[in-house]
Amino acid sequence: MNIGVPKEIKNNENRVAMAPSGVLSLTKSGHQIFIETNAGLGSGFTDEQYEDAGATIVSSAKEAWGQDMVMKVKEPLPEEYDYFHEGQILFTYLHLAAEPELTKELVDKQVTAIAYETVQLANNTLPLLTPMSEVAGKMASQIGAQFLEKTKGGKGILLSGIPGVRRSKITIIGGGVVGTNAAKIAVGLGADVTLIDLNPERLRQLDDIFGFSINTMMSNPMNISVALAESDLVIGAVLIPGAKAPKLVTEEMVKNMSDGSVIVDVAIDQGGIFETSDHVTTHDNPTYTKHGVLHYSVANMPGAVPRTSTIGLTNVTVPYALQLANQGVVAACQNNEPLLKGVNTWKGFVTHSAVAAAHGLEYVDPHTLLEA
Ligand SMILES: NC(=O)C1=CN([C@@H]2O[C@H](COP(=O)(O)OP(=O)(O)OC[C@H]3O[C@@H](n4cnc5c(N)ncnc54)[C@H](O)[C@@H]3O)[C@@H](O)[C@H]2O)C=CC1
Ligand SMILES: CC(=O)C(=O)O
Repeated sequence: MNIGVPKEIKNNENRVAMAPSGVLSLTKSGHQIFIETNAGLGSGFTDEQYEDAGATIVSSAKEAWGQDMVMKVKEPLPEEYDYFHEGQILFTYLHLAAEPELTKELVDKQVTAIAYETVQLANNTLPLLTPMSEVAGKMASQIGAQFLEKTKGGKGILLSGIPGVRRSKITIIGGGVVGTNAAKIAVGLGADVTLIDLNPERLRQLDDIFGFSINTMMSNPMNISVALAESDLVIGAVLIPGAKAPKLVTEEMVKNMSDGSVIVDVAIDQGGIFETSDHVTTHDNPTYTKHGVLHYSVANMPGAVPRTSTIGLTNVTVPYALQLANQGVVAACQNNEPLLKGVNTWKGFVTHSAVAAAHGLEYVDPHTLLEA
């Protein structure tokens, strides 16, 4: 199969869909990889390194997009929609529940769009989201610490406190991959950490992992409200796979936080969990203030640490890319139910139930299309 890798064009998105190690794995299996020139530079990979691994360097995005399968990192932006065509396989993060126009384009142009973030194993974990959630979770606490500094607009406090001065309070809503990794860094930085989740079993696991170094709380409006009123930093880390994020934090709760507190809404890629995180921000201009509280809502946080992130992403996506390239999309999905769960649009239909529900569109079970 011919596979194209365009250069990412989102603000400060320095990742690329594939490190040279991934190119080598695919070319060794007989596939041809077309990398847009300089696509890897932001992650520290040169065109020469890709050529050494067997790739062909192409000079335009159009050539990279013109292949049987296109692998990317972020969802296509409107200036890329013209490259879509019937039967094209697009394998990337899509977050379609928060992207009505992109969903419509993919359906209308009959693209087979496979979203990394909804490939789901039988134990409900999301293997192609996990490494980027590990990165974003770890970054969330670092970023929170940074924006709590006075010169960055925060209230001017140190997460760990000092002898005689209290530690900062951090509340993390959602105790999955992002939440756990945010907690690891927050605990390491000496903060007083509370993790909130809806799943009692997950709260037990978190208690086993962290012992007495964190507090755990059941997710409900009362607990969230109480925890937020006392928090210096709140991290949004909830996910219902494929669906728009639930708005668990009301505007009133944010108003009750003290001035100079910080919100990092990692779940913004699925629409965000704060009523006040009503728009996505960029690495160039990452925060805005509402009710005296700094909001950070960058939807491509791992783009700031592209070397780590590109290698982490390649590690998990390439085995699936190999299956798609070796077997074709139908056989690969027949043989791999987790991959089928990643198929969000196919043959002009929305094939993920949560995406269809988010936009009020008809849902077609992808199993029925496998037979057709
Ligand atoms: N902004 C960015 O750059 C990035 C954003 N993300 C996003 O971060 C979000 C979280 O991802 P993961 O941690 O990997 O998901 P995950 O599936 O590992 O964890 C989600 C957690 O939310 C919990 N949850 C569900 N409903 C809840 C509720 N009502 N109250 C409290 N907890 C609830 C679940 O029990 C689960 O523990 C996703 O939207 C993901 O796409 C991930 C990486 C980068
Ligand atoms: C998960 C995601 O959207 C990202 O890594 O940018």
